[in-house]
Amino acid sequence: MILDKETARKTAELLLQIKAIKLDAQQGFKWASGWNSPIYCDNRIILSYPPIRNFVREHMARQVEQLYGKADVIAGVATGAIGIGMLVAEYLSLPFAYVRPEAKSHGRQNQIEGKVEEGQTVVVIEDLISTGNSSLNAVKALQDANLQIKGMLAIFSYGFDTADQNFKDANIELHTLSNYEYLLEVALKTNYINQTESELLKSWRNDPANWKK
Ligand SMILES: O=P(O)(O)OC[C@H]1O[C@H](OP(=O)(O)OP(=O)(O)O)[C@H](O)[C@@H]1O
Ligand SMILES: O=C(O)c1cc(=O)[nH]c(=O)[nH]1
Repeated sequence: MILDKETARKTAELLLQIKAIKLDAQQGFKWASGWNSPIYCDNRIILSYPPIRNFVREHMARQVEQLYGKADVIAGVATGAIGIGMLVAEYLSLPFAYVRPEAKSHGRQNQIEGKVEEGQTVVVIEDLISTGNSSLNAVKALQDANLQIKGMLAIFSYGFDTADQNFKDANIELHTLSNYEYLLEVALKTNYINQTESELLKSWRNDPANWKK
């Protein structure tokens, strides 16, 4: 869900400005889910641009406060949301932890890194939602550690029905700064994409699991 339309438009504009949005309709990109896609949103690039990362940090932190008040801990989903999650935690003067996709096989064999205690409330920060599986895998690890999830905030979501259903089934509230609709709207308006590309990106989204299969 989008909390603020202006932030959604501005975030899309900034992602396009730093060329975090990559298009390749020929070869495509392989996603974490195994799906192929003509588009890739590389939010990791945000960290390399101080003004953009400040915008994202401030708007995410403000939305966390607006939605959930003060949580005990901010947790980032590794690796994409370690940096941005830490910036949000710093802005809010809150403890930070991050969650690996799986427990380490050596060392302390942790999946959750950082200090957390049973019963603490957590807001989870994610960089990007496609199917939602990575995010919800992190949520499960936190819940297994007896932490209470207040909700999740991500920078961007493609807004797939699959993801909506996955979050609903897990009973986890999801908000994002921006999403695919705003991205396409701004990309077309600023000539980042042309009408043909816009049509392709719209039709791809109707059946993303089967593109170039
Ligand atoms: O919603 P999903 O279908 O799970 O896909 C989204 C996930 O994919 C990316 O992570 P990736 O696995 O590429 O690893 P990284 O964060 O370490 O770059 C991204 O950071 C999300 O965590
Ligand atoms: O699903 C993914 O793996 C994925 C998609 C995308 O656009 N960006 C990203 O970082 N991961």
